[in-house]
Amino acid sequence: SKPDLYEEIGGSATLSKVFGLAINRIYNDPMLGPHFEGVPKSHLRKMLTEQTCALIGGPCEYTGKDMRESHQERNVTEAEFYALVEHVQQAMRLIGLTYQQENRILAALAPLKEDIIYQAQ
Ligand code: HEM
Repeated sequence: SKPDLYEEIGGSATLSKVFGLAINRIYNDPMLGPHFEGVPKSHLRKMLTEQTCALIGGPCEYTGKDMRESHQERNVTEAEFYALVEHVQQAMRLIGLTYQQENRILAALAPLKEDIIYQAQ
């Protein structure tokens, strides 16, 4: 049978490495960094790791807030969304995931977009 993506990439240990790297890039990005003022890196890293684990079929429970709830008053733009995704993609590449693994993970995150860039207006 088709190997499970979660197992194939090395599980949560690999995801935690990916997000550890991505978080630094995100917080240092002049467009994205200011949004995260006051948000502990360790918290966001853990939440992203759990969420991605759950989305790709891993044995994790996402314990964080709903995406619409946590982003709705922040006026996140589509450009910001793609900039963040780009940092995650670069981190996956640096960690050594294959192009195919990268794309499968990004495809799992893509449906979150509508809730993240949602703006009450
Ligand atoms: C693929 C794109 C994204 C994903 C998967 C994602 C995921 C998450 C997750 C899992 C949390 C944790 C929720 C919690 O604390 O319980 C979070 C929080 C947060 N996100 Fe995102 N996010 C994305 C894009 C963005 C973008 C583009 C911005 C702004 C530029 C942003 C700003 C924030 C902020 C400020 C928080 C902290 C919310 C709080 O502490 O209440 N996110 N995000």
